Amino acid sequence: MLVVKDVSKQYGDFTALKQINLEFDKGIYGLLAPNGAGKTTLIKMLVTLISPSKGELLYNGTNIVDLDEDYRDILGYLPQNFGFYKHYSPKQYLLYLAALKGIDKKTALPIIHELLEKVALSDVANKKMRKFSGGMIQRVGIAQALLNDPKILILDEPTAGLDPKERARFRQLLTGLSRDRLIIISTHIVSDIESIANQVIMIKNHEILFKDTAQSICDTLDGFIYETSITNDELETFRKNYILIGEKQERGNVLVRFVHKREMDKDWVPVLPHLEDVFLYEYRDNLMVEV
Ligand SMILES: Nc1ncnc2c1ncn2[C@@H]1O[C@H](COP(=O)(O)OP(=O)(O)OP(=O)(O)O)[C@@H](O)[C@H]1O
Repeated sequence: MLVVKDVSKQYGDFTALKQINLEFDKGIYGLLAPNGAGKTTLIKMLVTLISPSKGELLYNGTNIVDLDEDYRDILGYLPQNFGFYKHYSPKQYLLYLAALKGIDKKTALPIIHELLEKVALSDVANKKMRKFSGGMIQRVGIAQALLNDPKILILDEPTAGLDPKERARFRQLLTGLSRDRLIIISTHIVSDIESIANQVIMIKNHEILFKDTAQSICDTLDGFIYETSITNDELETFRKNYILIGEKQERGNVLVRFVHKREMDKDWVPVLPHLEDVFLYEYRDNLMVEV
């Protein structure tokens, strides 16, 4: 089990993360927060690229820094911007990385063959990556992270720049990979993890806001989300009085979706909360510009 114990991270005077406590077992954990919330900071500590200012990270009770090589042997990591050589084919690239990891060519070849099959890149195994789509490159990234058949797979924003179809494919791939390992995936896109994560971790104000199933997180807004149709003229006032989390033009009117925790109006329709609603509600101050 991987444990984050009372971890804080300072960059000079700036506190990026404060008193983080987390436990990871097998399955998919989605680390969900807007950009700048500290996801990469947490991930870099989990892969020992940076050290916590306070607290410790433990794997089966031992500090991961002390485990050193033993920890890296069970770790697969896909950084936010992973460096690949576009003049290499996936096969050449993976052979090169295998060599760096001390795996000889004879052992590496069947592993690479199997991995490329797993990430559906067998038919382009010998093609230069120059012309690959973002999704194909990310799948090469996953393949390189899986070279040592890691027990822990950590992916930092792996779907950035992917189109919805590639995202869906990526989710399928991760579900298949999660059977016997721990996968931690960071993202600011709710749909990346909503349906596949066993646990969702949300960070707010440098602390853990939620660590729970998507359903339980949704339940925090149960009974507080409504939809109603208003005129375009009413929209401005509505925006001022309620916390809007969605608006859609519909037959000349606006269908608004909003959070309200007091008495409801008879024209409003109560709706079931989605994880996206919680995300937009909790991060409404951070997202003003982005949404
Ligand atoms: N080396 C550093 N020195 C100073 N501040 C940093 C450093 N690295 C990150 N930060 C700050 O810490 C905060 C968290 O950054 P982090 O990269 O962990 O966020 P994130 O949630 O991963 O966002 P993104 O998806 O944009 O990477 C940000 O305000 C960032 O500016």
